[in-house]
Amino acid sequence: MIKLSVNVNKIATLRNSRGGDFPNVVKVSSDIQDFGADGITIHPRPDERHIRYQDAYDLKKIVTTEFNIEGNPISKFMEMVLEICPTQVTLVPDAVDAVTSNAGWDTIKHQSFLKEIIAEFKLKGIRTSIFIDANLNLIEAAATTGADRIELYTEEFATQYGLGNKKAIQPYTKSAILAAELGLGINAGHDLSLDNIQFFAENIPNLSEVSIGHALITESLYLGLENVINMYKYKLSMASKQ
Ligand SMILES: CC(=O)[C@@H](O)[C@H](O)COP(=O)(O)O
Ligand SMILES: NCC(=O)COP(=O)(O)O
Repeated sequence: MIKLSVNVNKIATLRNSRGGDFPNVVKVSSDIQDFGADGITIHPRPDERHIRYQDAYDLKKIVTTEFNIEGNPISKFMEMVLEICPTQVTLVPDAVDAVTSNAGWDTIKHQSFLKEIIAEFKLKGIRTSIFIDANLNLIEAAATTGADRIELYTEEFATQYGLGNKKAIQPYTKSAILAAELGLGINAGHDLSLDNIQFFAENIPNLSEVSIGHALITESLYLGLENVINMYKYKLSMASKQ
């Protein structure tokens, strides 16, 4: 069974927008696990605009499923991950000012850097994954770094699939086949959603895990709206009766 790791960045975005602690990231993450998710993913960014480094420490205490921390391995990030020892670290080459992740690693150019830091995480028993485009040359190079897994960067697939171009899956399928041949596990993420997840999963052999945040939280809002509006209407109608 393919694992679903829920990215809770957007819960932290909502919390931070009011400066308080509502919604509480730890409580929501705990509930997400109770509702059946197989893991919690966070992607703290250097400006801590959503997930704060402290959230990572707080979450470590309650995550009973798989804890996946994503990010660019700058020294502050490295120190935090090595201290927390999550189940998995996913290395993402984000620019500091990136709105969201917008590229996978150039594993050819950064091969020796990746090798070095992956070795550090391995010493601590942390599973390592490299965020990567569906490109066979880059996947071959990824296999030489010692990484346990790759995370296929799925934005291009999601965009094309939304436009009706189902052939956009092909490079991902080929990448997954090669990755498995090279002994790499396969994760995937970015812009996966209720619309595209089944088709994606059906066409990616050996897929171990998907991490989903933006669409999943948005869909949860939509699917919950009717229910919550009716709950408010009920409360207001009760108050009017008094
Ligand atoms: C690596 C990846 O695709 C996700 O972590 C995504 O970038 C979420 O980050 P934001 O929530 O900051 O957009
Ligand atoms: N690794 C991808 C992730 O955690 C969530 O990406 P998105 O669903 O927010 O695009």
